[in-house]
Amino acid sequence: MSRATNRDEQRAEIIAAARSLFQRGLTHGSTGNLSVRVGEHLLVTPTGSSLGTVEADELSLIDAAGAHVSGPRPSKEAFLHAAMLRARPEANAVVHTHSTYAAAVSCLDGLDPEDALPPLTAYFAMRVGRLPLLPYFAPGDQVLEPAAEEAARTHAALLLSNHGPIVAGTSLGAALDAIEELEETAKLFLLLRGLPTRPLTPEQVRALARHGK
Ligand SMILES: O=C(CO)COP(=O)(O)O
Ligand SMILES: [Zn+2]
Repeated sequence: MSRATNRDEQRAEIIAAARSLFQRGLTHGSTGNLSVRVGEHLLVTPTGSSLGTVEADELSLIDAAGAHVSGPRPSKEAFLHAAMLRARPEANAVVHTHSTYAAAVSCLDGLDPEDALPPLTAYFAMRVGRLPLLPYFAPGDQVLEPAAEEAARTHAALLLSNHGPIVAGTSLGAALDAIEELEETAKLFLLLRGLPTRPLTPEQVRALARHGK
């Protein structure tokens, strides 16, 4: 497959994912951003765009360090996408949303910064795993870069305080799957607040990993 065709397909894949997230209310307004690895570069949604209307020829190209290469000005979170992909060589895509329930959890006081959500269900343990909470910085503040890169070495999903989740996956489909699981688990967590709850035990979580789930 020629490089041009490949990039066309990846552009189409980003737009399909963007529409899917927007149409289902998983991100709103001009929030959220997506990226896919293309060789040494990343295709990323442009800053200020709505995932409901951004078009394939409006995507930006950045390098592995997060520097703008071509196209419109990239997402202000492009540096986070680049940091996650540097930290996770097996990953090929990153998704960031302001999905309501995950954003709500990111505003709670007293969360465990090493694990913001308990493993309530097997699918959360399988698709997301441990979820570190990163400290609050204004959107686009690159001060977050070293902490994000460090946390991403051992975690595919991060929760940005008072903001929302960012998730890397081996494919865009896998990253979407994981961020949707994260959102649903955040919803369960809030539904269950104040009720006696029994998350999976560490042994149950280990057994899922042992069976490659
Ligand atoms: O989610 C966002 C900021 O955190 C949206 O920013 P961009 O429009 O620059 O992608
Ligand atoms: Zn954001």
